[in-house]
Amino acid sequence: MRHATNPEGGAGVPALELRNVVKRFGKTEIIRGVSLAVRRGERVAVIGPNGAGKSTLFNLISGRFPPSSGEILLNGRRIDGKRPFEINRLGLSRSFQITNIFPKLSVFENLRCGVLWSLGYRYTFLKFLADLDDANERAEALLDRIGLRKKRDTLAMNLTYAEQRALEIGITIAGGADVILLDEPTAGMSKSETRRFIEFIREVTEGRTLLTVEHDMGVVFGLADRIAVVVYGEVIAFDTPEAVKANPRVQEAYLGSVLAEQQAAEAAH
Ligand SMILES: Nc1ncnc2c1ncn2[C@@H]1O[C@H](COP(=O)(O)OP(=O)(O)OP(=O)(O)O)[C@@H](O)[C@H]1O
Repeated sequence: MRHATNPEGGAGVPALELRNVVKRFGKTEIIRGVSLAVRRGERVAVIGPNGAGKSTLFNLISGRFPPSSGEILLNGRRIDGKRPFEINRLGLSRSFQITNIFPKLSVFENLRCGVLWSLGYRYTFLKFLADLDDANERAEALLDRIGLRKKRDTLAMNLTYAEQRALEIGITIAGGADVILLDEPTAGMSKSETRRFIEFIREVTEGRTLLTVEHDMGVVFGLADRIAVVVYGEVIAFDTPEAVKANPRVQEAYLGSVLAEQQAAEAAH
């Protein structure tokens, strides 16, 4: 694995840790003291009502915004205040960080761009040549991993929607990051596509730490080892799916109404 983990970061060190993180926009406190420790190899879904601060939390972790206060650690190493590409090279990759897909490049070329970008390719011709073999090899291996071998030379714009989402995840994992952030990975998919895609995500992120922001409760309960419930800028629960479902505070603040809505929608079909 390319990404060096902190030499101090032993087995017990969380893959990702937030310590009393606060984010203010102007005078408004949007994230209000979030502490969270995600274990290595764990799959965590972040859920909560609209406007609760889930995307902001992802933006803080991936370095898009610095926190107003508090600390964020990746494998025991401080990353708050670092820039997105630096955090990426320390081993954290976010699904849309590489502006998704290049529509006019083939699947293979998209993957190769993801690899080269993660290698820290700096547009020097000699470095490019030296890296190219390695990048080609890794992009080839990714084609199999994401199930798009047969679409190797297809332009990304000609893929189905689900295939494009798979490619996006391929690009996200291209650099071998061990912590992966996915923002609503199944958004826009049908129920059966979603079910298949959950399996796909499980497979391609095997052995890595995964954080997703998710609205679809089917995805949440099918994928997550633990669920973090964000309400009004605070994590009000962080526990197993069963415990979160049974938590009266979560029921009251969020889940009760969401599950009722989903049941009503299913009954209407
Ligand atoms: N750059 C910004 N400047 C000012 N306010 C912001 C900024 N980004 C987010 N906010 C505010 O922070 C709050 C939380 O937004 P955020 O997008 O993080 O919520 P969310 O939980 O991801 O919501 P959704 O589920 O609707 O995507 C909202 O009130 C939003 O208007």
